Amino acid sequence: MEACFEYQLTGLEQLMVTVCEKFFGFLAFQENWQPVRSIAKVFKKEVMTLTDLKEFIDMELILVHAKYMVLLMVKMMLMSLLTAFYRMRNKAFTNPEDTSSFGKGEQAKKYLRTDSDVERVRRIHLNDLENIVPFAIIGFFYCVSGVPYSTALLHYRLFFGARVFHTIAYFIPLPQPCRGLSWLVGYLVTFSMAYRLLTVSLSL
Ligand SMILES: N[C@@H](CCC(=O)N[C@@H](CS)C(=O)NCC(=O)O)C(=O)O
Repeated sequence: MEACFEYQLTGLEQLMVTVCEKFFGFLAFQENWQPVRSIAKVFKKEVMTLTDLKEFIDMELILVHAKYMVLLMVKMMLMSLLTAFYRMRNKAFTNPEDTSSFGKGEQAKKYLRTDSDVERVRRIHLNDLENIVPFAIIGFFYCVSGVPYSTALLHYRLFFGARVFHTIAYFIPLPQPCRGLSWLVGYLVTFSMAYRLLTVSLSL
């Protein structure tokens, strides 16, 4: 007997699908909204329909963006683990309750201190937050802005490489300007996407 597989959506996925359908459906009929007017211009149409919008949006590119975003988010989350590791290894804590297992009173107080390894990893984490979050948000709008697949892929790959290199350069640490340059590459990639969105896609 031939097996028949049917993909079963979880409740959360179903909710997301419904929200997306409602959202894009909503956008499709807001023909006065500037981004939809811009997309309509590309299609040389007066009014955008939901079908037009689906044609315009490259689903494969959304998945590519999701892949790089998830990889970078996981990389960023690993910084928390690394911070915890260095806190335990170097016995450097910021909250009194964290030191209670090392003794009481004055004995525990000496573990309430800053440590250079912990601080370095915390700075990497903070720098990730400053750069990866804007990339994730701007990158999403970029991939649904009708940009060519290869151009978007180049942006995502460059940003990913730059951020991984930034972490390595900061962690080891490599001599400057290694870290500075890798940060600049990532920053320029996000800026390039923002620039296109503001000037070409949204016609601001
Ligand atoms: N918040 C950053 C803004 C500028 C930036 O991100 N610079 C890069 C290249 S020098 C960097 O790695 N900064 C070190 C850091 O954020 O800890 C800073 O304070 O330095």
